[in-house]
Amino acid sequence: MNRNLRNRVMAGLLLTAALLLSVGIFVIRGARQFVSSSTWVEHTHDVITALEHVYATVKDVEADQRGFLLTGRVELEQEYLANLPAARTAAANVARLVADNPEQAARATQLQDLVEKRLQASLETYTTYKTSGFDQARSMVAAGAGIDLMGRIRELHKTMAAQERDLLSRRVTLSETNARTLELSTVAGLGVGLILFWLVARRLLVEVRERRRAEALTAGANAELTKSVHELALREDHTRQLSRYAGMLQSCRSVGEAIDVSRQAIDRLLPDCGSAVYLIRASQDLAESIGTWGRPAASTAALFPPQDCWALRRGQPFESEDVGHGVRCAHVSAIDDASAWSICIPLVAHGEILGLANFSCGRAPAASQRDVMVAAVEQLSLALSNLRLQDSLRTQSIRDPLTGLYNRRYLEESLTRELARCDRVGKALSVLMIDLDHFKRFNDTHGHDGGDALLTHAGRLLQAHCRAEDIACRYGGEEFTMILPEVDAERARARAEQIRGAVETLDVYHRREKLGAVTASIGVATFPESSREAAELLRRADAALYNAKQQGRNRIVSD
Ligand SMILES: Nc1nc2c(ncn2[C@@H]2O[C@H](COP(=O)(O)OP(=O)(O)OP(=O)(O)O)[C@@H](O)[C@H]2O)c(=O)[nH]1
Repeated sequence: MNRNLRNRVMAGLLLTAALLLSVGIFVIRGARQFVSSSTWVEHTHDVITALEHVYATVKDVEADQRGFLLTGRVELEQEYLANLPAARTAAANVARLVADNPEQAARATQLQDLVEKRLQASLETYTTYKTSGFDQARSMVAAGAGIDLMGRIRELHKTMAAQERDLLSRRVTLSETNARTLELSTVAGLGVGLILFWLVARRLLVEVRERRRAEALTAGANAELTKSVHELALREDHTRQLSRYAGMLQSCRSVGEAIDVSRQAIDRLLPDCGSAVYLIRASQDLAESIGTWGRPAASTAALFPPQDCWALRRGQPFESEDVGHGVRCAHVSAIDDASAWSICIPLVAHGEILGLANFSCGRAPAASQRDVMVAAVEQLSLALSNLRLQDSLRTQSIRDPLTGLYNRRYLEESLTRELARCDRVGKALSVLMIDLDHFKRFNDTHGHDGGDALLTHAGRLLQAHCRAEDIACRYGGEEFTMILPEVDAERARARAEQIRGAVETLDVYHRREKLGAVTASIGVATFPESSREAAELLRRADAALYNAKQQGRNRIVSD
């Protein structure tokens, strides 16, 4: 709760408390006033009753006396004598009750006086009756002194009673007014108090609601933050793994190695997805799978024309939200009609599309995982491109560009290696030194290009006559060498004969003009008979070739 609001709530509570306190005090005071006014009303009633009692008692005294005088009954006499002090007491009681009211007090004194006089007059009559008899007593009554006194008592009684009734009326009104005021102020005070309390409570409820909302927002923000931190940690881990992957890829020496490294790295980075990597063949007609791993949620063909893939067609990633029902590449299909997410990402390096990578998962992965896919494919593209470049450079360094055969440097490296291997396994190795006969004439007749065309055809012919383990090389100019591992002298001569015969049948055209008949002379040397040394073996084969030339060409001479 902020400070301002806390102050306002405190002020509201204090005000409510003060108001309720005031209402309480007011109610107590009002109640006291009400009790007081009620007491006064009661008092007035008492006064009126006492006045009535005085008048009634005096009347009783008068009646009893008259009854006694007329009948002489003893019980009336006793009643009369008993009522005399009662009348005095009643008059004294009135005087006591109205002592607080000077006006009425004066009247009460007067009333007491009159009562006393009336009682004295009555007693005189009684005494006369007792001493002088009825007639004397009757004469005294007839004189009218008692009647006169009684009239004055009645008048005074009336005045006092009227005064008391007036007081009673005013006191009742005051009491009612007090009661109403008390009621109204209690209701108003409680009402205002309740309103104030409601306002404060409402403000507090709003504050509690706002606090709860703020807490919920804070909790949400915390959850977001935790998620972000988690994602950040995940991304960091991905970056670290990708960096390690990139480093490993750079050290790969073959596509196979690169695929093995990718299998390990991508399996760890994308444990819930399946992956497949394709390379487009040199002929550009087919994309061929070179590695699959993980747990694919969709199947993808091992071999397919590049146009079957949207990513290859468009040169950018293509995503299929639902392989079973949405738009998808033709080479991707659902497994058992299960829904699956799939993406094809082209392997692009230096502006060239090398192939593609396909990833499939049960459901669309998080953005961070897609980033991993794209980054991994980028690294793999670069690695494959570098390997291809290395391969091309290596090929250039060991191949003769005109004939496509291995060059002399590669020949010398290979011969040494193959000789050692054949020596190890106790096998023979033969070398054929092949030279086209009168090659100069082709150059002279058809130009250097014509000579080149013939060299190219000769190269293809030799390549066609190679087994997997044979190595065909251009030794220099129009001279070729074939290394035949595990081939003895006799079989080498037979192979040489095949080649010589094939050269004879060569039909080479240059600029639509047929080149003349082509023949070749071949010298054969065999390990270990001719030599155990590579250089010596070559020299012996070359010497045999020289002999073949000397003997008339288009023939074979073995060392
Ligand atoms: N077109 C072309 N000619 C080449 C190439 N290298 C060497 N030559 C030529 O090949 C010819 C070799 O001629 P020679 O050594 O006299 O041998 P030849 O004419 O084949 O005669 P013999 O070997 O004795 O049968 C030369 O004229 C070279 O200029 C090449 O790469 N292309």
